[in-house]
Amino acid sequence: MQSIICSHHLCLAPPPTVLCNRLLCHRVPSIRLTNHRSATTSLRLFTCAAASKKSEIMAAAKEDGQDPRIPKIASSIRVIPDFPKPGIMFQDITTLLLDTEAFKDTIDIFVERYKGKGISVVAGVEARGFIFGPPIALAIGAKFVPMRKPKKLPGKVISEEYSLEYGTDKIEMHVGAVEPGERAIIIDDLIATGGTLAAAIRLLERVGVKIVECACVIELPELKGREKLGDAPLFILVTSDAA
Ligand SMILES: O=P(O)(O)OC[C@H]1O[C@H](OP(=O)(O)OP(=O)(O)O)[C@H](O)[C@@H]1O
Ligand SMILES: Nc1ncnc2[nH]cnc12
Repeated sequence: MQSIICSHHLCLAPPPTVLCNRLLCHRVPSIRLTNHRSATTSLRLFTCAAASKKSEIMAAAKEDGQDPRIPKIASSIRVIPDFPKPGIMFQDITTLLLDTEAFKDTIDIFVERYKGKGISVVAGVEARGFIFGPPIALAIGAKFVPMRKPKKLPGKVISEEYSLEYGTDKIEMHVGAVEPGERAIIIDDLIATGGTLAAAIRLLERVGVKIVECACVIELPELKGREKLGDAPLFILVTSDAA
């Protein structure tokens, strides 16, 4: 097991095969309000082993022109091999949530990006989009619209099916939650195959909502999920090669 640099992690009782996430941290590109997919930003390799103290992480990030908050966010995400089934390297954001600074920085980066951009809808995908979406919605003055797993919403719904890295599923949204012409961002913790975000895009576009951007904390680029998003831009904080 590699050493885990974030002191908050010391409170955890990690399983024997917890890995330190090896992440490619993105520079934060400026928001594009046009309906074009954003190009992949330049990447910088950040290894947990190389930065044993927070000050070193910040210094390395500044030198490279990267948002200095991102390496800390990256290192707060735990990778669990073979969960929920063999072969899946599970990106566990619960350790990010335990790290108050990393969690706040994550929300702040999204808020800085979307505040004042005329966004009235933050759509969050169940379940982990429900963690990151609401604080962003409150901070930018938008409503939060939950996109739920089937048979959870009590009112009339519209639904979209999609396939996952490990299985198939469906998401639903209440009819009347959004109005045609509204401008939305879609928030989730992670994009893998892109099936979930693509279904969320289809749901919102069916009712005439403009997708300004999809935003995730983590991308698994090997799974090429962003190719499923059509013209909707994708903004991510960290890229993991542990797909
Ligand atoms: O890009 P994709 O291949 O569609 O995968 C990404 C989705 O998978 C995970 O959720 P999951 O479906 O496991 O549901 P959960 O959050 O309820 O555990 C993750 O939180 C994303 O929503
Ligand atoms: N590797 C992964 N880690 C966490 N959530 C996921 N959803 C789909 N693939 C995932």
